[in-house]
Amino acid sequence: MSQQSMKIEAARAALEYVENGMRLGIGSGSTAEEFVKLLAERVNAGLEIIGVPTSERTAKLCTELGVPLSSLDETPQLDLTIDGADELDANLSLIKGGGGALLREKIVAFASKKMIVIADGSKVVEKLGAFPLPIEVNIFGLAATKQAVEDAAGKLNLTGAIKIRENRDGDEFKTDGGHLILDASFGHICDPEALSNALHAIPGVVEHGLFIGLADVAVVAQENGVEIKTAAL
Ligand SMILES: O=C[C@H](O)[C@H](O)[C@H](O)COP(=O)(O)O
Repeated sequence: MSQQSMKIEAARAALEYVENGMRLGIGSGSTAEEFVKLLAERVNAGLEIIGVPTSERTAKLCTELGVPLSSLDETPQLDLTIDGADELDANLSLIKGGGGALLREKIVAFASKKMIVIADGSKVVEKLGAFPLPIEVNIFGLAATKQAVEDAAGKLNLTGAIKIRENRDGDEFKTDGGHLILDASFGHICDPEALSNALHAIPGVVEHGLFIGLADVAVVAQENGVEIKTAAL
């Protein structure tokens, strides 16, 4: 099965968790987009949900396909969020933000009673960190913030390149919130919680892509079928 087919299978299996009348957080990225397409089919067949998108891109796709949307201001409490991930471990700790949507994704997941992660098997890791950790930062004081991130990580014995994310045309990548992203290639992160706390202590850091204690269930599509994971701890 291709990786694309696995994304579709994970999205299809996650759709089973969606019930009529739900207030639904809708994730971002290629796996979440497969979910949106399947969700739209169900909506057009009569399923009634209201969605809160986690990015402008997801909002556009939902609108094009007829998925009704609300905002988190109008609908501040959600029943379920379904979203992709760049990496997930056995505790269902995640790295997210490969597409730069981590801030809105985290706000939406936090506002939800439950979060389900959808992924193909390649996203499952023993230790987080092979995927560079996205860190969303304010433009003001960028060099100082980058230095502070390096110092904080160094105290946790995490070293490695920290790069300012660029678009394909070489310009700085800007998030939906108008911030920049630092991609930190720390390698294996032995203590994600300690790193999360250290990053949150830096004023220029808006948010980071470590999602700890947010995901309740992971729907992971493997070659031989879909596996439902719950946190090991
Ligand atoms: O910012 C992007 C999001 O966190 C995505 O959910 C994540 O990057 C996974 O995306 P994909 O399903 O395309 O691998």
